Amino acid sequence: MASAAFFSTCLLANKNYLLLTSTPASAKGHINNLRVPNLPSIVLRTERFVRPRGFVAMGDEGVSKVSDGDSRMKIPHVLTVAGSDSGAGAGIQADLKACAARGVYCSTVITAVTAQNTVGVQGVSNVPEDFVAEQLKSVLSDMEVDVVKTGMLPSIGIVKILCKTLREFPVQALVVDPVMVSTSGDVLAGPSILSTFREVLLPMADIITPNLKEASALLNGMRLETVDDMRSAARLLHDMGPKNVLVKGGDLPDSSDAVDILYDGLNFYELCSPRIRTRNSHGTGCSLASCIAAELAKGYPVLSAVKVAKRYIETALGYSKEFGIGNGPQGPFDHLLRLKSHSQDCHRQRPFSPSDLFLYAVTDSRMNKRWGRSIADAVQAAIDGGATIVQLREKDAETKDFLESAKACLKICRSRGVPLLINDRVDVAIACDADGVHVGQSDMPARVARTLLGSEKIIGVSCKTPEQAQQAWVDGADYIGCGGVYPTNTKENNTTVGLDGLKTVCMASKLPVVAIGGIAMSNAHAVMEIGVPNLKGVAVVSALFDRECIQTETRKLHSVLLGSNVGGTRHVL
Ligand SMILES: Nc1ncnc2c1ncn2[C@@H]1O[C@H](COP(=O)(O)OP(=O)(O)O)[C@@H](O)[C@H]1O
Ligand SMILES: Cc1ncc(COP(=O)(O)O)c(N)n1
Ligand SMILES: [Mg+2]
Repeated sequence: MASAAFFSTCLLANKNYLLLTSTPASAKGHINNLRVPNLPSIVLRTERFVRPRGFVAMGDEGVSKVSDGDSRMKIPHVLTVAGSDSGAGAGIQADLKACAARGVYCSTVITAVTAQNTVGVQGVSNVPEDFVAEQLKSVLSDMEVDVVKTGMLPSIGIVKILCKTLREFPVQALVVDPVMVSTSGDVLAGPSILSTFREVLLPMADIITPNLKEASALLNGMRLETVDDMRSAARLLHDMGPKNVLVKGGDLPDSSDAVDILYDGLNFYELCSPRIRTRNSHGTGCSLASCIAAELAKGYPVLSAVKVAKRYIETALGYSKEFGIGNGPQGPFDHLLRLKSHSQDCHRQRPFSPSDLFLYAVTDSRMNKRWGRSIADAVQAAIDGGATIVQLREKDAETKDFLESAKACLKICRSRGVPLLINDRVDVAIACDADGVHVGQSDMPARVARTLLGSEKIIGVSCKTPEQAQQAWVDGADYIGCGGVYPTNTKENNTTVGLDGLKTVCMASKLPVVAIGGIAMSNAHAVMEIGVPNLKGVAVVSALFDRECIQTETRKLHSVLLGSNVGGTRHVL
């Protein structure tokens, strides 16, 4: 049976949460009764100590209880102690978005509220000091915070309260962004704060991230105009006690690169990235520090956290170059990296509609080879003939070639407002930002695909039985592909369900259904006449792509379908 000494040794050796979550139930009972009288002092003396999940009391009785929640999933957690920016480009709002983008939970202690936009800061109202203390206590006494990140700390009192609370509730790392002046030049923390920063806060920090103005202010107005100056500043700031110093060079004059200097007391690292030409750099400092905190919370060392954070800012600025919010000189950027693809599309992706399934064209690489055409040419012809959705089903293509073809097809589909789905290959769909995927019963489960693709992409599932159809709904699919309705050469060993099987599947589900398998001009009408409202169309391979003129065949099939009773109503385009 494990002893007190064993557990206290483990607690010190395992500066993470694994010890308890992997402890067998029998041993947990033992821990409940365990007394480790010297543990609290160990906790307080060990600077990098991570409070193990489940240890809810660290009073004089030592380890008093293991909470019931120790099997819950541990989520990396950053607490930001900063000011609110009403324009949401910097401050608390930037921190929340940066942490969300990096997949980390972020709680917030608000120190000040600013009236701020892309023009500048119009007003500042500090939160009363005792209320900052109350917020800190609320979060730190209840939630397992891994890393604290500070931004705007507008008064000496707030800095002191923060430092005192952090001694009471130690965390894994402290990231200090010594915010003093906004990018617009407005003062967020006056010079009177400098000595408290130097004497109290900086010595507790694992990393500080001053920009050029802030580094200069902390060093009594030292001139910082070159990368060499930044190195000297980093060394001098390191002497004030922080474990690492990152001097940010976003505002370095005449520099075509954005250069930051990291100094860990031993080595200098020059982190260089191309300077993005954009007005949308408001909030870069806050977001960089939050991203560093997020990576530290995940357990990465400082150097890799800083590298990831810098790459993140560079990518986000690149994505947001054209982002136009507000009329002032300093715009916000898009933390979630979602705008580039939208702004570059000629047609915005629209939500999925069941009527998209009306004439569903599924490509086949062997047929294209046989007829000597590229996938993109085949897709273009099908759309010209009236296909309403396209699926790329390239079973034998090399991934690299498939991705290139998918990108070419996506361009065509987007320009015509036709959704493009990828068969089976969720990775390819993500890589080319396709509109969705179609998965079979032995492919990646739809619910996993949904997690990977997010809520907006289209997911279709092949189903032959009512049970599979019900599962597709539960898994979050958007439509069902049901078949083979008729025998087909396109798919080996495929059992057919016939029109009866199709009807059974349709009736078992609320989802829209597209019929597939051996469907051609001759039988499409019969399929659509089975009279179930959620049968929305037919999916076709050979009848379009194994023919001399894809466009003509698609057009013919289109007119057959127009004459059918689709989804209980005559189809009107
Ligand atoms: N135009 C830009 N292109 C690429 N990176 C930039 C640009 N402007 C700032 N950065 C980077 O953003 C981060 C924040 O830097 P900086 O703007 O100097 O800080 P602050 O926002 O605190 O003034 C740094 O990593 C810096 O190199
Ligand atoms: C509330 C608040 N906190 C911090 C900043 C600094 O912004 P930047 O990251 O652009 O230096 C800001 N403008 N407002
Ligand atoms: Mg900046």
